[in-house]
Amino acid sequence: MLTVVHEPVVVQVPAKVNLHLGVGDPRPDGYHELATVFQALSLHDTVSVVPAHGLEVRVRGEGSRFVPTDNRNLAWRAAEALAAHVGREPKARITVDKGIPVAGGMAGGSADAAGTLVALDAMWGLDLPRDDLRRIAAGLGSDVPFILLGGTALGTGRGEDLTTVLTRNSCHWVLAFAKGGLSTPDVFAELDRLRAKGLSDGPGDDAQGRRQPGLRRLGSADDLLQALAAGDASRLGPVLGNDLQAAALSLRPDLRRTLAAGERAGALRGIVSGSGPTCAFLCADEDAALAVSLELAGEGVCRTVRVASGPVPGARVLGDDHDDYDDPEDLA
Ligand SMILES: C[C@@](CO)(OP(=O)(O)O)[C@H](O)COP(=O)(O)OP(=O)(O)OC[C@H]1O[C@@H](n2ccc(N)nc2=O)[C@H](O)[C@@H]1O
Ligand SMILES: Nc1ncnc2c1ncn2[C@@H]1O[C@H](COP(=O)(O)OP(=O)(O)O)[C@@H](O)[C@H]1O
Repeated sequence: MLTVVHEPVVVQVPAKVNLHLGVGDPRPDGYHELATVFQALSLHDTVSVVPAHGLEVRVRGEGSRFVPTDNRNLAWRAAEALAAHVGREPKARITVDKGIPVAGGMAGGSADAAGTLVALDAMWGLDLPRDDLRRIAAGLGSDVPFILLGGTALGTGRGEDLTTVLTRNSCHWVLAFAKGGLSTPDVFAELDRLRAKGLSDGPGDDAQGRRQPGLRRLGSADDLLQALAAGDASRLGPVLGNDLQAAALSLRPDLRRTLAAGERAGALRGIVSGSGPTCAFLCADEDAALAVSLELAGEGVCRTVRVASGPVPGARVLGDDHDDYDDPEDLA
């Protein structure tokens, strides 16, 4: 009997951090209008696909025990959405190797969805226009289109309408992974709750009733865009901003200690990444990032510390493996 060995198509997908995350009021559809500047970072998941008789998802690595492997997994949903788009059965074995923290505000699930779209597009020989992939991506989650695109981009709508932003020089980051995660809908709901208490333009109370600053809404991203164009990290630090940070800190007050420790260790600025609880620290250069990471790791204020830089490309096939195997009739 002939045994066909299939080389996997392997796609590398980046995490993201929001350099600016302005959150508007909730819309009738439950989403919030955003004005955000995403940056793709050199912290990756990889998504590998091979043909199979049905659909199967395996997850390994960072936080994998918290990730479902059934139709709740965004990679699974991406496979079904792509297959439906082209009118075929979603038959593939998808293996996700996680480096991006789960429920960490770094778009790990979105990365796996974007990676699956690119991997299956290659494996099934579809060669779909990028615009088709982008529309399918937007149906899977607000962050998925950005992970396809990568680089640095301004996102509006619920984050899916993207314009590439020109940047000079790399940004050097230290990432502090937290114990546990935060649910994105819970963080948006907490922001609505804090704002509904009439505290939208001044100091507010956190979940325990303690006074806290930071509910003032972010202004435009113009200063940030100028600092990115100038490529000057010291100008960038002061203009980083995240409207969700007050809500994340309200749900996880312990993150204040993490943010303070990173800045004490020499970071130009620490912010909560997206909906958190990962904290991202902008550093002056690669050496500074290494020094901050070593000091932060010794402070006991987070689970794990990583160094990363950005911007990096979006989801992309590694090598030319997808050209190496036949589309097997026996699995059609
Ligand atoms: C907050 C951000 C910032 O980039 O990412 P994370 O930090 O969680 O990774 C994103 O807006 C998250 O994007 P994503 O994780 O794709 O969220 P989705 O699946 O589209 O939505 C999950 C839920 O988040 C809330 N949501 C999301 C996006 C948005 N613009 N408004 C919202 O209110 C809604 O409650 C929605 O039901
Ligand atoms: N492939 C996946 N990787 C991680 N989480 C996933 C995945 N698919 C579904 N999820 C679910 O999505 C939730 C949010 O995960 P993630 O995308 O990592 O976080 P965030 O939205 O904070 O960036 C997780 O708690 C998990 O249950």
